[in-house]
Amino acid sequence: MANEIPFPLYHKTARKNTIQRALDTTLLFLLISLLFYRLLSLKTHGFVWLLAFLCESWFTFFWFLIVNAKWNPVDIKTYPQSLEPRFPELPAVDMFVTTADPVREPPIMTVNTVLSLLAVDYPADKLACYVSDDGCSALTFYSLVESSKFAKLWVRFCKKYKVQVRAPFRYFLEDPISTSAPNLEFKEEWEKIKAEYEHLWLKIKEASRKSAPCNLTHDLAVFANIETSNHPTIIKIIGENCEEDVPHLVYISREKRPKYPHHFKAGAMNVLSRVSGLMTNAPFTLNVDCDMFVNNPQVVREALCQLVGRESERDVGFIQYPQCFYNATKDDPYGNQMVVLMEYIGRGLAGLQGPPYSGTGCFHRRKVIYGAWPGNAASINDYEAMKEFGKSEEFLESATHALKGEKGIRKSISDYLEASFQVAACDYESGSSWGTKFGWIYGSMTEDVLTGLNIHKKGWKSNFHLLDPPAFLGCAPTGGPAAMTQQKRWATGLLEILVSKSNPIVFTLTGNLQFRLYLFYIYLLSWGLTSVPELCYAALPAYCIIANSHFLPKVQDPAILIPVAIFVTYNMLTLREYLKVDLSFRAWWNNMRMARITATSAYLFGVLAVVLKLLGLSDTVFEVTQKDDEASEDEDDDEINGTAKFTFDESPIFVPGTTLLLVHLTALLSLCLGLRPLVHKDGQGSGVGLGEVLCSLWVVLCFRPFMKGLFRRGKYGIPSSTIFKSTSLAFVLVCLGTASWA
Ligand SMILES: O=c1ccn([C@@H]2O[C@H](COP(=O)(O)OP(=O)(O)O[C@H]3O[C@H](CO)[C@@H](O)[C@H](O)[C@H]3O)[C@@H](O)[C@H]2O)c(=O)[nH]1
Ligand SMILES: [Mn+2]
Repeated sequence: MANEIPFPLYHKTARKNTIQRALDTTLLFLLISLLFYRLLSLKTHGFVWLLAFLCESWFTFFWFLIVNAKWNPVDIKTYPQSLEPRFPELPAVDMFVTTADPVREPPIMTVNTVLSLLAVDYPADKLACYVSDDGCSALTFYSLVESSKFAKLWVRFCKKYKVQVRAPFRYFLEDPISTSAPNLEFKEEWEKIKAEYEHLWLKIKEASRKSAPCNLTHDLAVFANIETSNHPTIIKIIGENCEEDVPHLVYISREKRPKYPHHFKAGAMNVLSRVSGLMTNAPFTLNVDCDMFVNNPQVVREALCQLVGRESERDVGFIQYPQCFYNATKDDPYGNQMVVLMEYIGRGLAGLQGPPYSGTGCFHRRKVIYGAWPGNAASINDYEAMKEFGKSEEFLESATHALKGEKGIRKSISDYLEASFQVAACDYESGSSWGTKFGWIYGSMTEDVLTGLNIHKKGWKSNFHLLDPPAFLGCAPTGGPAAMTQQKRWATGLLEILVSKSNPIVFTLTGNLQFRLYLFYIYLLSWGLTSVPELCYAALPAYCIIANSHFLPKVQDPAILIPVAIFVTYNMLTLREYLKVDLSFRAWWNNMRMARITATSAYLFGVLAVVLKLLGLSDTVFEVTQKDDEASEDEDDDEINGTAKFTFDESPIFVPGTTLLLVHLTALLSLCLGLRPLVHKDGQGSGVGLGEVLCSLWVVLCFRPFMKGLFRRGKYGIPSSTIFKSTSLAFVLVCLGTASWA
């Protein structure tokens, strides 16, 4: 009946972006002109010209792909107030949280994420929260048990007073009592809840200080003598929603054995899908990383508006919310807050088939996870081989219900415990299609993008939904090493997809992937590859100075206007994008220079990791990002001033950047000392031009954090071993450069 009501629960409207399109195309036109100019004059110039041409061809191609992604931005408007009138019986939603390491991911963080999910503005009996712990940590389990006691008070309090931020560690940062004059009852309750939370916080803090959170007896006995990478399944129902107004809470630590690859987060997500399929089998799922709490309690209703409703809305497979961060350092010094990326590319993709799946803050249709195709339930009959789902009869039954959109008869969740242990075992997937045809797909460190691509290939759409206030807030890596590790993993994972046996470039053209989204995937998957042209191009000016050559037209050549125009347009255009979303000039600059730094270091190592994997020399590993506990406790003055110092460690990842900088410094120094002929002494074609010198200065400016790092000590300084390696490398490179001159 509900299907017959004509008005939709959400609207997509195109955004006007004439100026942006004009600027974007101007730049594209200029880039192409430069390529033509290079081609026409290739004969009179040597190797340097050719290298510049190759790099610029790649940049032009990339720019075309970016323009394609940004071209059709949309706004999404939802009508959550109409949801209940149309669907008096709201659908159930299963919520997944993954955590993997109690040290890098402090349990108090996971607890806050879980509390925010439990307190979301939605009927509690329709929700269930499943926590996967790949760390198999007694501390995490203990923290969850303790917090489930607090959850009863917390959920009631949030719903009664319509609290916005439902993660207590953020909520209690502000004091509503001193800022406004609320009623007495609120004041009393607020103080009581705050004290309760502080008590919980203390208990967890205390427990994390000890080697074991408390005596490993009773419920904790199973954790005694456990090895993180070799242990049986542990599943505990921490809270069962019976008479309380709190959703179910289930703890899962899947079985791990050294013999069986566990596939990192993708493996964990598949276990979560199966256990929840048995226990509650909600038609929709939400998954977040352990550091990502609900910041907008309406988010479930908001997402459902896009998932239920008219027939035409039913081919939306998942709703992706942007990654926003609560610990965002002012002006984005590590260039990883991705605000502009979300605003322009995210919105643009929502105007196409939809954004990629980015791993957290995403609502899926359960049947999409099970590999269903868009369209009607009819396609279920295509599932001739139900054994693809694995050997559990009970799971098969639940999956059939999910695929057909039926509810089935539900027992109490504890009745499914035994079957849950079966589907969480590490040999369960043997002979099944989990991780290959459906579920979270294995084989990439960015399992999210691979999984999303697999869904898009079937023709499912997705939506990108920017909410105000933001739907979820997570924790962005701070500091050089953590930021680089994350970017390296992304570059690795994306390249792994590019070179995988189902190489999307070849195979997706035949599928149901929209051509323009296909172009976007090519862009995304090649992120790591940009490192090569970026590094070559960044080295060119220094090479030219040292080898007494030039890669840009001379100042007196009118053709110099093309690269100048490119430089000006590109910077204006990107700056405009930042200013338009209320970001500062400084944030723009930080992102520009971090893009250069990341490309020439983290991405380069991503490429290396994939090459080593292809050669069979080493396998790729998911390195979990270090998350800072609470708001960083030891904030130093610099961070408050918004000029956070870049941090370094011994990792080789900092070698290319340091080398590049040293080479440029050497080149510039040799100019100053007059060792190199300055600006075309001979008045002829050869000799260093002004362009090369300015470019070299620009590179040094981009690598200023490294420059400072050369002179600083401790975590703010580049370790002397790195400086030593880089100096040796730079020496060799400079010698090679001078050799070609002599
Ligand atoms: O073996 C593992 C490794 C990781 N995780 C979880 O995966 C999530 C993401 O890990 P994190 O270290 O925070 O990586 P990020 O780079 O911050 O994550 C981004 O990138 C990942 C892909 O590289 C996506 O999976 C994430 O959703 C996305 O937020 C966390 O909840 C982890 O607990 C596991 O459950 N098992
Ligand atoms: Mn993360």
